[in-house]
Amino acid sequence: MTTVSPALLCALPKAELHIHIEGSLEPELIFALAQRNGVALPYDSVEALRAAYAFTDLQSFLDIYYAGASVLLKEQDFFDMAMAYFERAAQDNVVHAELFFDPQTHTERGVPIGVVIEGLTRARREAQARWGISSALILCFLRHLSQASAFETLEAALPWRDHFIGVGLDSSELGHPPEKFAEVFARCRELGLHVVAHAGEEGPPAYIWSALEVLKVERIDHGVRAIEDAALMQRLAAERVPLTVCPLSNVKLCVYPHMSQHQLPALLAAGLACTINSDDPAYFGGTMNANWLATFEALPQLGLAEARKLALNSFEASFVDEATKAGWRRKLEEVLAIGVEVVNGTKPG
Ligand SMILES: Nc1ncnc2[nH]cnc12
Ligand SMILES: [Zn+2]
Repeated sequence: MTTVSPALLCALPKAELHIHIEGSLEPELIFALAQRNGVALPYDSVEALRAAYAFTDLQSFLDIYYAGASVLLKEQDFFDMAMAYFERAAQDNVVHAELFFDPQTHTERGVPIGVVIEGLTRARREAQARWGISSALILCFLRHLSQASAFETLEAALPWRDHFIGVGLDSSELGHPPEKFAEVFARCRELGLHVVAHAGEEGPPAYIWSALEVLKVERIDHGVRAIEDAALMQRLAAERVPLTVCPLSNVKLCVYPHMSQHQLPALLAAGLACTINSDDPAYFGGTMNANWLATFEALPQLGLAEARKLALNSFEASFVDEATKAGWRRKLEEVLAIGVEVVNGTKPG
């Protein structure tokens, strides 16, 4: 049992830095969009689709994730998908979200990249106006495709350069090490884009090293296999390289057999700047707060100090200005102060 009240965990302001927007597509919305767009699905009901969400590894998930994304065709589809995400994120007290999107998943099906970016951008603006949630886009290259395809995607996206703040690297990790994308990441850095990459989810610590040294990433997405390499742990801690950890994802994709075996407490104790994120919430059993609750529930080593640290790390690791971060920190301390008084019985709940 967690020592921190679930209500307090849910109330904490937090930033979400690892969410694939295509992974927020709930089965109900997949079916609604399939019908709206006349797309045939290989499942005859929402229940049948949900029943297929029994993954054995990353690839078994990706096959279904790309099938789900095939219903996205129009600007309105991307808008609707992102609005559904933002509404749930706002309920979870996410104050800021940096969204990954996978243009190649859509351009390969003939959807123009502008349709993708403009739908997501309209949703970002509407979410800011409606729920006060700030956000940014990070364009991800699919690592199972070639570096030439990544370059083409970058070129195609450049007319919308001011709509995204950075690039990332996702999809099938094993056999596709970061160094495969050395030149395109160098070009992105020259363009002033932030750079992040998935590494050490299924792949070995060597992939985290090359993400740092070859791609020169500012954050590592997942990174949990760093625990296997003491020198790497020291480097990540000394440089405060953030890890965007996704606990429910790691359990669903069998990186850990059970949440109680998750290495987040050890990573935090070693001084790594870990954050909690949902990855693909529609597929892995929940949004930000579901991740926070499941993690604290299964890992009694995590208490109030770690909750505060995880929220602070999410602010520190985000790509926003210092004044905005300071505002979020003040808000966090206010919520913590009220929450602790409620738990101690000095304030009515
Ligand atoms: N967890 C994950 N790892 C790699 N690529 C992804 N694309 C969507 N989710 C992903
Ligand atoms: Zn991911």
